[in-house]
Amino acid sequence: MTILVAGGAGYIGSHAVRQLIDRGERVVVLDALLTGHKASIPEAAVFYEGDLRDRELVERVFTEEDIEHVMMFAAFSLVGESTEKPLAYYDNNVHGTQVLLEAMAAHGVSSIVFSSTAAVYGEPAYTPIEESADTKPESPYGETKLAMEKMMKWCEKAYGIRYVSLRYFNVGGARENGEIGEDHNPETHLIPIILQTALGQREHITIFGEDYPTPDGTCIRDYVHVEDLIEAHILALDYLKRGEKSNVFNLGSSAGFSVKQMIEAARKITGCAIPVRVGERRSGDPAQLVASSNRAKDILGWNPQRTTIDKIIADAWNWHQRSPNGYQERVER
Ligand SMILES: NC(=O)c1ccc[n+]([C@@H]2O[C@H](COP(=O)([O-])OP(=O)(O)OC[C@H]3O[C@@H](n4cnc5c(N)ncnc54)[C@H](O)[C@@H]3O)[C@@H](O)[C@H]2O)c1
Ligand SMILES: O=c1ccn([C@@H]2O[C@H](COP(=O)(O)OP(=O)(O)O[C@H]3O[C@H](CO)[C@@H](O)[C@H](O)[C@H]3O)[C@@H](O)[C@H]2O)c(=O)[nH]1
Repeated sequence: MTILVAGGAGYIGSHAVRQLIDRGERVVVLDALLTGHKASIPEAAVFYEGDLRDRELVERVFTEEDIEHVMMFAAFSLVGESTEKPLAYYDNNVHGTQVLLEAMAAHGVSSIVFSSTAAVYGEPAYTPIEESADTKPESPYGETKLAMEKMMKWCEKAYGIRYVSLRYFNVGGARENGEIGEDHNPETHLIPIILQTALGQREHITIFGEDYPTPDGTCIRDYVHVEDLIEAHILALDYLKRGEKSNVFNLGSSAGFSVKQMIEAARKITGCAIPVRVGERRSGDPAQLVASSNRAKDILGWNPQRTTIDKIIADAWNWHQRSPNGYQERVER
């Protein structure tokens, strides 16, 4: 059995590739290296470098490889950037998913585990957010992810493609041995920016607003360890293999941490000062996003063991110390 991992050279996808290989699965990675890294892909995976929007290439992958299941990570995924380049987000995210689903339908591949996001909810009416909450995205990014979820819903009716859509909250951490981790350029995510500041690669971190209606005035997010997140993908794959029906699950910790709390935790773990400045709010940022992940626990049997702030930051710190310039200095496969 072969699993296609679309976007498997990216931060989260590369962790999926490793865990699937650890489990003895045959893995094919399709990635255009738009934001991912060839050096993150292990020898044991078959790698096709190319774009999901390239119909001929995607058709070739499905013809040459015995694909039975798909994990779909490939997307543009920055809330702020999406407000500046909405059409690029529609093109890559919606069109890319369309081409993938066309190939799945044509080749009779009938299950997909899909990366969705808390951004589909927009500013929540209540927390913790349950899957039944209203979906009112406040960014083009969230809109495209919701459109992708809806596309899968209609493809299930028309072509019998069952899906599990996993709505991640904020993903952090790295593989425990530090061989892979988060490396975006430019980096926009909170945890790597905090740790780059700890390493002295940045003079300070700017807190985007301290006038939010939260106890310390900074935004609250729900952080999940990337390795726990991938375990949920594997449980979702098993769920689909058992023939269960399509479903949507939140993946978070059910606990919220403010930006200031994250910086304080990182100071404790790294022993570094981590200078801070306070800046303006970043557009599109809800004050608070915290998940209820009870559905994933009850139905998938998800039991996240590494999802504490200390463990997430410690594993990310291990990666950043081992690879201060990310994959830049790595030998390519
Ligand atoms: N990082 C988070 O906190 C977070 C939270 C919620 C959801 N997500 C979702 O998880 C997924 C992975 O996120 P990530 O942080 O690993 O991002 P990433 O940018 O590190 O990885 C995305 C990968 O997909 C590839 N890709 C993008 N478009 C492609 C295309 N058209 N064809 C082929 N390859 C393409 C990129 O080259 C990259 O390797 C995304 O779909 C994102 O929306 C991430
Ligand atoms: O230099 C920085 C970077 C971030 N933040 C704040 O830190 C929080 C977390 O920001 P970031 O790490 O950029 O994540 P989000 O914007 O919350 O988005 C992530 O989490 C979402 C789900 O909650 C996903 O949909 C997105 O793909 C993923 O990038 C936010 O309040 C930011 O305003 C700062 O104050 N300073």
